[in-house]
Amino acid sequence: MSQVTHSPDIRDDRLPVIVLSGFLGSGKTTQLNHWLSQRQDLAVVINELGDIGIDQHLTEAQGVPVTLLAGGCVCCVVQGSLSSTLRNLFMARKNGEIPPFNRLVLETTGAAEPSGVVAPLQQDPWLRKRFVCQSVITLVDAQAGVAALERHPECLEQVQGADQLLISKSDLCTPDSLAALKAQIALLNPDASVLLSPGPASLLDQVFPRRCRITGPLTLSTGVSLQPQLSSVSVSRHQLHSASLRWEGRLSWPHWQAALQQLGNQCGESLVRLKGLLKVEGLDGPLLVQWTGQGEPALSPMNAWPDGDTTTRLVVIVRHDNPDFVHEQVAHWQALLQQLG
Ligand SMILES: Nc1nc2c(ncn2[C@@H]2O[C@H](COP(=O)(O)OP(=O)(O)OP(=O)(O)O)[C@@H](O)[C@H]2O)c(=O)[nH]1
Repeated sequence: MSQVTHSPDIRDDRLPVIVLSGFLGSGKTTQLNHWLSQRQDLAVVINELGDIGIDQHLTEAQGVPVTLLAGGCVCCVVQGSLSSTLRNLFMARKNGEIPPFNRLVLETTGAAEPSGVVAPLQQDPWLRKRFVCQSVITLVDAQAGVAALERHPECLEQVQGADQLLISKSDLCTPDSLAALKAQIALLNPDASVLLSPGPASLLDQVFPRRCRITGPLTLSTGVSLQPQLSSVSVSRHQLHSASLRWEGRLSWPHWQAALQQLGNQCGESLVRLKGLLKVEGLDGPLLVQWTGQGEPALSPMNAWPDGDTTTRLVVIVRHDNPDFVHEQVAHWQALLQQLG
């Protein structure tokens, strides 16, 4: 168990930042919504890998400021944008333009390396005086299980970089595979405590001691050898690629199902995440599609288009050594949609 102290021990008036980490589709937005249903004192910054933001429409924030940072990871590509976003939020709060939040939750992309997210808070002198990273809370997908730790170096970085681990989707796995996952993450990060998601809102108040975390070579208990963390960072930066699609047409629900199946077949094993809002014949609102590369895509109708924009939009993320692969697949797929529509 980690040593835990509570917020009264903070001896300064800096705004605490809670970094909400976890691989693509691991349940970060689901966890965030759980907190938002109980807490009004938050501001939320959502970072998305794709250049079309979907998560801000799925965030059930009422009266809570939500800022989207799309188009890349705050741990590398849009690090500068995080700094300016935090400055803007700080000034808007100070000037009374937004509610006086006293916690900021930063939902990272599923590819982000936690220490790369925390770095700007520590390195930028202006931010360092006003914000402090209070905790890194990482979701671990039990359905994806130990296999995801073997396949995605980002998962390892996120587990290692956590103060608190939350296991999601335990309802979708067997007791044995849950036990194997718990044993594995305990080896990877023995200091972090582990809970099942949704984690309680009291986690937002917990302060964890800053620890120096391992960066050396790792071996999973399954026998799979892993590269040192720095190598895995560079691998991850070059092998997860996203492509976005906007499309004005409308299809029937069965046509969408067939089209999504086709996209899944095209991307094959490389598909890691797909999410979007689809325009469907006979529906007033969009059809929300969520796919984490396992099982069938989850389709759920929404009552209304969240922002009045009724264009179909979709983000596809793959792991592939060819950065053009995902763009080629999405372009090919868009041509198919034109034929169907
Ligand atoms: N059965 C089950 N489904 C879950 C659970 N947590 C999340 N999901 C589903 O998993 C899918 C992805 O969840 P999100 O909360 O969007 O995951 P995310 O980490 O925010 O996804 P990205 O932002 O794309 O990385 C959605 O369809 C959720 O409904 C869980 O504990 N159990």
